[in-house]
Amino acid sequence: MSRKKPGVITIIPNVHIIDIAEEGKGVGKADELVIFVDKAVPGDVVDVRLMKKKKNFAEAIIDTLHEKSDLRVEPFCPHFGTCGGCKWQHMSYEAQLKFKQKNVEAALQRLGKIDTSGIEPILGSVKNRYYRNKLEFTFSNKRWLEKIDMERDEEFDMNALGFHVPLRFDKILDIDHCYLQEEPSNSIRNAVRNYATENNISFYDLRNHEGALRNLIIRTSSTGEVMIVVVFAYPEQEQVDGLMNFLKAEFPQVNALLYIVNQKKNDTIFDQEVITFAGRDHIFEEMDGIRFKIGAKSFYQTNSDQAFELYKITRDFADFKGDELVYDLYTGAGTIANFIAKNVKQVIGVEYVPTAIEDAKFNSELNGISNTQFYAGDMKDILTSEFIATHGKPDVVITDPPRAGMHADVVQRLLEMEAEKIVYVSCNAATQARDLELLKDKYDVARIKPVDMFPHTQHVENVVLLRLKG
Ligand SMILES: C[S@@+](CC[C@H](N)C(=O)[O-])C[C@H]1O[C@@H](n2cnc3c(N)ncnc32)[C@H](O)[C@@H]1O
Repeated sequence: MSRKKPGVITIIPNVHIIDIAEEGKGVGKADELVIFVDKAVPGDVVDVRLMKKKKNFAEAIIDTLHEKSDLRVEPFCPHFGTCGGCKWQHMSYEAQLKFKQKNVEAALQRLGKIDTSGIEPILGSVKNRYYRNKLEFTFSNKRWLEKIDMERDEEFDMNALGFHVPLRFDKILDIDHCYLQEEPSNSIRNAVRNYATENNISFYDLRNHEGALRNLIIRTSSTGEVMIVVVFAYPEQEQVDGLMNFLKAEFPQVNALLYIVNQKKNDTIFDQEVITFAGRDHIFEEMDGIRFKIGAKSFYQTNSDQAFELYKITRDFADFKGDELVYDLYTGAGTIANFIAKNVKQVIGVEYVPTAIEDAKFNSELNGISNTQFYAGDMKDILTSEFIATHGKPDVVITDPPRAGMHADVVQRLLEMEAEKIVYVSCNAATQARDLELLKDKYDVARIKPVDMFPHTQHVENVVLLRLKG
């Protein structure tokens, strides 16, 4: 079946791609071997080059594309194939939505033994380009060279400001135009790169931890506000002031011009001081007439328009009457809690990150919302029987955990609490299915609706309504 090219390469010819896996790769078969093929689309017929082979499955890349699937479209971004983002842009958006829905159904059926016959159609994203409100770019003095760079007969700059190349922590793909965030995002990034190059400010070396410029974070809000955060590796004040003054003059519309000096080896800014160079230390988002303060470290759903749709579905699934006590678990900056506050008697939000809880409280105050309470801590430690005795048994629980899903103790507490309804919002249908299976003794799945927050990626959000059995 396979022919081995001298030395190293194993090619399997004429593989028919029949499906797409949850991780986003095309799926084909050669005899009993299941092959996950990068960038292959159902309907393609390909020769594949094996990259890794286990007993029952293999991972491969396309060697030759013989027949193109009808679902293929021309990728719109020149960085497609190298950049780690937007990996599905070679498939029509309709096809992406179809496979996302199918993957949700497959996970719920396989891992949760859930009847998905009543699943509601996936909601596509309002925007499928320029839909993100936040991007983080990395500086590097080790630019990843694309084929086009190598073919150019000229010297090129090895500095890059862009995104990590998949599986390469030290190599950065220089980005000229990113289709994920609206202007002035591209203009700011390119202006920062040019200024730094012209003024000899060094780009970070991710291996040796040397160089001045580490990261650039740009936030844009639905209200038109803009935040720039430049992360430096050491406080060379003349360079810092030079770049920040340049940005202030070049982009006078920026509402929050901030910087951080991060001298640690790791990139996280959560333990670092944020310095306001000009303007405010935050911008505002707005949803359904509610304003949210967004600081440099705040969590906010990255697709603002689609977050609004997701929250409306959550509210619709809960079908509030007005007198409910609601627990909003994994509340982040209290966005869902504040969003639904006017529809219920009281909301209690619980979240791990203390600064997010501060934001949640601030946002309630900012909007004159007085029926919310927020608590910071690990869900499994906070959600105790004493907590429930103190705050009351909820009528509705909204839970929106991270990709890992809920801790088994939290699921157990939900079973003990016996809220009439649980609305489970998830960004990982596999862990959601696992949790739903654990809740099965007491809860029926009443509604299921996937929502696409991240076009051109394999990621998908899924909302499930559970009802307490009668
Ligand atoms: C998917 S986000 C949901 C955010 C929020 N519901 C929203 O829509 O903006 C998951 C949240 O769970 C929090 N989290 C993760 N592990 C946690 C834990 N063990 N206990 C409490 N919160 C946790 C994260 O900090 C994050 O804010």
